[in-house]
Amino acid sequence: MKSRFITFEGIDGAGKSSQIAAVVALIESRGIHVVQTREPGGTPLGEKLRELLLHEPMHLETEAMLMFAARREHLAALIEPSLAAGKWVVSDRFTDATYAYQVGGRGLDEARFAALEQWVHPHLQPDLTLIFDLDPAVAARRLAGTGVAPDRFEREKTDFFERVRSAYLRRAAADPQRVRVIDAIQTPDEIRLQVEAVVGEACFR
Ligand SMILES: Nc1ncnc2c1ncn2[C@@H]1O[C@H](COP(=O)(O)OP(=O)(O)O)[C@@H](O)[C@H]1O
Ligand SMILES: Cc1cn([C@H]2C[C@H](O)[C@@H](COP(=O)(O)OP(=O)(O)O)O2)c(=O)[nH]c1=O
Repeated sequence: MKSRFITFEGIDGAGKSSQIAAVVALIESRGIHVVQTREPGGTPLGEKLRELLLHEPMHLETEAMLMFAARREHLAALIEPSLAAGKWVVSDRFTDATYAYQVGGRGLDEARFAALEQWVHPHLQPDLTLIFDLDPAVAARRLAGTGVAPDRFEREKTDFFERVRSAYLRRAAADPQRVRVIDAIQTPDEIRLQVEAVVGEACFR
């Protein structure tokens, strides 16, 4: 079976991390080798960049370029070799997050990102992207309930996450074949069923 690249997206607190393990288990139950990873991060250098991106104050364009720098390393060191070896790759975030957060949330110029995307991964797009869609007020309540100190992104206000959410929904509308929207207001079990149905239909049909 052809290797697949599956990405999970959504505003902070939408519940995607909680569902990734279930998808990895579903794929592995078919005897397929899965590499689970995340952005920013996924490599030793990428994890160092993640630490800076989540906690260090910086210019918004520095943030944007570090996201792509971490992604370049991630592609070269992990994503591309894994796919070439026939493994499936499941990533917690990829380039849709940059369009949602840096373009939608931060308001940077989209045209610049098309150029960076073309530079960093001209021939690769995820086969399937699941966007966890949730009202930012609900997501904020979920995050507050974790008791974990918020990072640079999680400290943003509701209107920032409204813009991120809208940008994600525009990505889904522009490419409905690749990008599927998961209604993340439901219970974890209901969401898992939705996610498994989408992955099953897109990847195992
Ligand atoms: N469907 C859900 N309903 C209620 N709470 C949820 C749901 N999914 C996740 N949570 C909780 O919300 C918090 C954020 O979930 P998480 O999966 O870490 O979100 P994300 O990775 O999208 O930021 C966690 O405390 C998690 O237990
Ligand atoms: C990949 C990526 C992430 N981000 C942000 C979104 C998240 O707030 C943060 C880290 O994502 P995430 O791994 O979802 O954090 P957590 O596990 O704590 O929920 O990085 C961007 O702004 N642009 C990007 O291109």
